[in-house]
Amino acid sequence: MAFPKKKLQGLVAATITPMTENGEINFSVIGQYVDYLVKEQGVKNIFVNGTTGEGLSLSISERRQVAEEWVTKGKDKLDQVVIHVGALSLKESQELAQHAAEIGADGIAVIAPFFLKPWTKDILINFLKEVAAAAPALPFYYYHIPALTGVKIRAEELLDGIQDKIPTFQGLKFSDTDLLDFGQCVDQNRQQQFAFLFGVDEQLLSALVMGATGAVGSTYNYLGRKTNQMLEAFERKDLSLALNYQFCIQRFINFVVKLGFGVSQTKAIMTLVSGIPMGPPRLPLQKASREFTDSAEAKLKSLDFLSFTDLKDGSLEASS
Ligand SMILES: CC(=O)N[C@H](C=O)[C@@H](O)[C@H](O)[C@H](O)CO
Ligand SMILES: CC(=O)C(=O)O
Repeated sequence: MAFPKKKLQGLVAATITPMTENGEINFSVIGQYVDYLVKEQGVKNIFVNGTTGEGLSLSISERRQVAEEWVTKGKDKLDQVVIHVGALSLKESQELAQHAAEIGADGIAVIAPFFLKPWTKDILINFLKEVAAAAPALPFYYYHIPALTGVKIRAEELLDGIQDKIPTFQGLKFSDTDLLDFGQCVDQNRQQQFAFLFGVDEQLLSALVMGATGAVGSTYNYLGRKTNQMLEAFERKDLSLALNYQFCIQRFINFVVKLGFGVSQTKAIMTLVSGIPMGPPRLPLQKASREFTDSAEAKLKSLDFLSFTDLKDGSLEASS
């Protein structure tokens, strides 16, 4: 199927859903958040209501409102707004898909249903197909995140012949560390114009080598500029500089992973770096501790991630 839209590429920030201290969605900062991503991070694509956005912890009505607010505030500023519409209920997923089309989103993404699970590739395809059909004019992306869904059907198998079943299929968001599976997705679909979006930020460079055409992730909210520098170095075939950037990003992610890193901590870091209040997460998540935020801040400072000036090669080598 031919779409008027150009292919989704480059960095895509998985948006946080800002909340007030009372746990309500704080719509009032979304306009500011869009400007921050574009101007301070050089990130012009977003992925809304996914893992980072606590999409599965929001009500259907909240998901609709959040999607609408991002599309409205992103108009003429963002390149593409992809809405995650996955849900356990096929009906809800279809409702969200149709809504995404109505509000003018640029694409929809769906995870595998993760309570009553599809056990075979064909069953999963049938589920995805029913959702995609509710938005027949929107590019469709499969969001592969086996560690969270528990659905371990390999992406490479899923992609085999997928466009025959789902004509709007346009790409894959691959949030797993299995680079054999990812590489084979790329290798076996070379003749297609699919977007191969990698979702493990600390390993993006390896995925670029395997043919990733872009990346969706939580850290692009605040490390977008650094990661863009890595992408540029990779484009110029300056692999050693690209690796310096990746290692620098890894030093930060490795540090926070050891402290315990997830959506709550992403909210705290983004608040710190952007100055925009992201608020606490919603239960079952717990707010990041003060100790976490203080340690993360010290690490960001030591890596020079809190200023927007470029790291000199020397300081890249020196920081640890
Ligand atoms: C599980 C999860 O949230 N993965 C995110 C996107 O898929 C990533 O952006 C990670 O947050 C990031 O790679 C840090 O581990
Ligand atoms: C990281 C990502 O893609 C998500 O939050 O869904």
